Amino acid sequence: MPAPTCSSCHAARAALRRPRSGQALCGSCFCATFEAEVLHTVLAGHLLPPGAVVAVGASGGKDSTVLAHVLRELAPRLGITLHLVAVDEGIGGYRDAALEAVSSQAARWELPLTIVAYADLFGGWTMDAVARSTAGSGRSRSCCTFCGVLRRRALEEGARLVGASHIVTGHNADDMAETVLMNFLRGDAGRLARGGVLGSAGEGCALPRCRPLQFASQKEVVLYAHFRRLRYFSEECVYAPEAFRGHARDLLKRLEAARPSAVLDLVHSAERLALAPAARPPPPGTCSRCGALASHTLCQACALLDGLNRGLPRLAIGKGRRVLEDKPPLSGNPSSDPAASQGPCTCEQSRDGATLCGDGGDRAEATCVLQSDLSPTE
Ligand SMILES: Nc1ncnc2c1ncn2[C@@H]1O[C@H](COP(=O)(O)OP(=O)(O)OP(=O)(O)O)[C@@H](O)[C@H]1O
Repeated sequence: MPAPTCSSCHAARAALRRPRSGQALCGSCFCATFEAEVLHTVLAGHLLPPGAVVAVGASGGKDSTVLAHVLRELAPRLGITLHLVAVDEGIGGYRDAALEAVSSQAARWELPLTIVAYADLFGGWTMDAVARSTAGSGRSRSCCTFCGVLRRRALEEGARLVGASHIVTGHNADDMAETVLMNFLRGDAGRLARGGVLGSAGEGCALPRCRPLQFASQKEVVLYAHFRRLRYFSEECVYAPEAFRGHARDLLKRLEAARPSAVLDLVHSAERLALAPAARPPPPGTCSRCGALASHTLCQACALLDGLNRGLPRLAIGKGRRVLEDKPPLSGNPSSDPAASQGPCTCEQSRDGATLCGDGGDRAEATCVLQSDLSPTE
């Protein structure tokens, strides 16, 4: 049976049915509709004002590739300028190849590109060093959580470096729905209360951030890349298979098979969730060490780095066994032996008002990270 005619231009043959509506469209009408929807998201949410200098978090993957391409198309209408910012997390055999993809995109689209590296920003720590440090501590599955926190900080630093006024990331509707599911599964009411918004207005000293693809499904992002013939890096990070997010993703796929609107329903339900004021996190302050936005005495990045530098990654993140000895901190060298030192929790973030969380037991550790500001990338 021949393909139906495009329901928009009524001239070309349809090349796809939109997953969200079933509408039959040709490739070029689909791309125009996709771009118009992103434009609407940006304008309706007042996300990027005219004159904004926008740092695009560029990973080389499909989402940020599509985001950069769409924003480049829309830039004249929005009156914004773009600057790609890529973060080199120091993941051997993975990020190097992705950065090559970003570099060639920047050259092809004539966009300025700045690369910032964890190793330079975080006292020599790369993700490979973090993974080595957490291996054997039972925390190796937390790599994505460490990386999410540090990447958020690195992106902020990179954006400041290039004089950006705003940061955008390529999180799509599926990413957002996974995050909502994860927050439900963890019972994280505080983050659910603010998880649905399109971005943050830039509380305190942080730059405003937003996710213009938040209502675009992953399938449509891939279709857009296909019809616009965009080249991107598509391998999965070597640490991703360990992440909790994978379980939320599997669950979401099954929900979507039963109910195609499940992804957008979750995104919208997060927007509409109105939680009791008591469940909302307190207004953020500033980190006592670096001055960044923080919900506690230390910001997440400083708390995590503190744990790593002391050879105690499990005290800064997730749940683990009790550590009772009190020994001095390590030198801060990523190559230090983590097993050689164990001490009290250094996160200084106890919810119950104590300066230190104490013995690093389950309650304290869960308080340190699970109730604070993890990025949706974890
Ligand atoms: N190394 C990086 N450098 C700069 N920005 C990044 C980096 N990694 C992720 N981001 C930003 O965070 C967004 C979400 O990243 P995530 O790791 O969840 O990957 P993703 O959903 O597969 O996105 P992508 O397809 O763009 O890699 C990306 O779209 C990008 O904007």
